[in-house]
Formats: sequence, structure tokens, C-alpha cells
Amino acid sequence: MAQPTVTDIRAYVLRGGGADYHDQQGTHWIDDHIATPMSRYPEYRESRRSFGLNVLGTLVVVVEASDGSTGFAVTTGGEPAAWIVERHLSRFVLGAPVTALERIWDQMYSATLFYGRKGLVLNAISGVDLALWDLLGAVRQEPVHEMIGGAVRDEQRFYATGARPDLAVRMGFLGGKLPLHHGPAEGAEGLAANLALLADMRAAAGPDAWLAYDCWMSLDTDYALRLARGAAEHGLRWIEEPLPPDDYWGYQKLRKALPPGTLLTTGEHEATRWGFRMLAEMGCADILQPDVGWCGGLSELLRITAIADAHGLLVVPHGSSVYSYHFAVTRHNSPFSEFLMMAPAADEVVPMFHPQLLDEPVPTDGRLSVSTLDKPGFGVRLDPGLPLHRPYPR
Ligand SMILES: C[C@H](O)[C@H](O)[C@@H](O)[C@@H](O)C(=O)O
Ligand SMILES: [Mg+2]
Repeated sequence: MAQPTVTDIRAYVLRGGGADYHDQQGTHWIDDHIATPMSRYPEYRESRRSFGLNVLGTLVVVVEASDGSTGFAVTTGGEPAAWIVERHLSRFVLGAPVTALERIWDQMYSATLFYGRKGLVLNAISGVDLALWDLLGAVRQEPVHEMIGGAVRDEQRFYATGARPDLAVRMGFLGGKLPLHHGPAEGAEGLAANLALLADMRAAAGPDAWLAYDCWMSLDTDYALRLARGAAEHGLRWIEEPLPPDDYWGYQKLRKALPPGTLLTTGEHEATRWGFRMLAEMGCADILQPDVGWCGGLSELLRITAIADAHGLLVVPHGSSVYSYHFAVTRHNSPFSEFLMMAPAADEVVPMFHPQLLDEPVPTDGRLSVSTLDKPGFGVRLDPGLPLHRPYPR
């Protein structure tokens, strides 16, 4: 059956929040002395922006079809990802049927293997893949979740990531995930402060709230184990991404040594089915957390989730707004989702990719009804007032 074809693909960049949600201005919980692999250098310990966590900015991919339909997606990537889209990936998209997502994905990945595989190239591939899913939804006038098998539940529950799990619980979230503030370089004093904060949050959030620590690749196995053992009395539900993503062996060892009841999670800086196969087969985690804008897009996330399911693992994508909501509601092994509290004090619910998307749904009382996703594609629009810049027009 003849399908519309892709007639144009354009890559733009944006600064100031949105998909590159670390790109914040002024005081914000997400850049408040948070432990990272750079924390061993005192000059880079206070702020993640100081070492460039917000250096990339947002990549916006726009695609158009011969029937006049358009699709778009936003992810982290900025100008270098825009170059990859315009100067390399565009050749596999232009002229292709809007249904050719598998062939386009395989060509984008295979053609960039000599310099890609993970990281920024997979962010760019993810952006194109998500834009193509949005375009297909526009052509078919179907929401993405209906095109990938349909919802398995009527609503999605959320936990909140931010500095105030105590407030999140009162807003109806399952609980909260705190950023870890101190790593090994800050010694026993830092560890004590990490545990004291968790104890305070447990007292404030109550005995039943989920509490987790996001360690953002900042620890070593020994510190992670000491943190988890000290946190067990406060009911730490999971310890997230304590080690650098390539230390599969450390994750494997740590998972075997954690206190009973403390889960190990990771994956937001992993990419492709092969990376997640490694995590699954080496027993690195209980919950896999791919970011759909970084792991290879929705097409690859579906493949990753099948691998996880076969290993009895949950897939709870890293905070990625509508791009993961449409996925999560269709998978039995994605029973809850992350919501990043992007208000500077983490004290109110604002759209995760603010200010870039119009009609971006947000949880109410910590949950989102599938019916709020019943619009074509991913169901959001790019704010037409944004200062879009196209750095590499063809
Ligand atoms: C809160 C963490 O430090 C990161 O900023 C966060 O983006 C990510 O790790 C997450 O899981 O949300
Ligand atoms: Mg994380």
C-alpha cells in the first residue's frame, strides 16, 4: 500500500531547560552540590553546570511527509547532534515511506557504528526515531501507544525525582528519589550527611513512601555498599546508578551484596539492545532505566524491553515526558514511571520539558490517565514562540 514519504527533516537547537532539563538558570535543586564522577575535583563539586552537564542543550528534530503531515521530537543533543542529523542521518530518512522505521533505524545505527554505538550519536538517532513515530501518528491520526500494542492499564502511577520527596508524597506520588549530594571524596562526613538527609526525609515522608537515592555514576562499589547498608534502616527502596555505566562487573558484584529489600537500578546512560543485554545477562540491576531520548528511541526501547521482560526485569524509563509515557502504559513490566520535578524548589508539578512543549501532560495526584494521551503521535506541540535555531541547514 503506497504510503506518504518523508519530504524533509530539519534539526534545530534550543537552550534553557526543556529536553536538556539540566540546562537551568539560577538556583535549582537539580544543580545543588550533587555528587558526580567529577566530584573528586573540588572545583567541580558544587555545580554540575560547572563541568558542562548543560553544555549540549536541546535537539529538536522536525520531519515532514508528502501528505502534509509533520512530526517532531526533542531530546538532549544540541548543535553536535544537529550536525549528525543534518549531515549524516538525513540521507536515510528523506524519501523513505513514513512506515519505514525499522529500515531507517538499522541504517542510521549501522552507518554510524564507526563513530557512534552509544552517547551523543544514539541521542541523535533517538531524536529522529521519536520524530518519525510522531509523524506516523500524525499520518494515521493515532496516538503512539495505540500503534505499539495498546495500553495494559488505565492509568500510570509516578514517583517524583527531586529535593522534596516529603512534598511529593503529599502530592500523591508513590514517593521520591533524592539526588545524592556527597561522594567518596567527601569521606565519612559526606556519607553521614547523605544518611542524615535520608533519615530526615523518611521522618517527613512517612513510613510507607518510596525513597530512593540517585547516585549519578558518582560512587565506587565499596562506598555504594556502605551507603546502602546505612540506608537500609530508613527503608531505601533502590540505589540508582551508583557506578559509571561501563562498570558492568561492579554492578554485578554490588547487586549480590546489597541488603535484602534494597533494589539496584541503572541504565539512563546505557544505549541499545546490546548494552541492556549486557546489563540483563550480567545481573547488573533489578530495574532498567533507559532514557527513550538517549537509548535509541522508541523503536530500540521496545527491543530493550523485550530483553528485560525475558529476564524478569522491570523497565522504568528515565524521566523523558510523553516520549516514555506512551511506551510505559503499553508494557506490563513498566508499571510505574518517573516524573522529574522541574520546579526549582521541587515544590510544585510543572511540565517536565517546560518551556518547550504545548499540551504536555503532567500527573495529577501522582497519576496520569491513559485518556490524556489519546491524541495523534505523542500528543504534544512545539511552542511556536521558541527561539529555534537551525545551525546546519542543508
Ligand atoms: C537527579 C539526578 O541527579 C539527575 O539529575 C536525574 O536527571 C537523573 O539521574 C534521573 O534519574 O532523573
Ligand atoms: Mg538517575
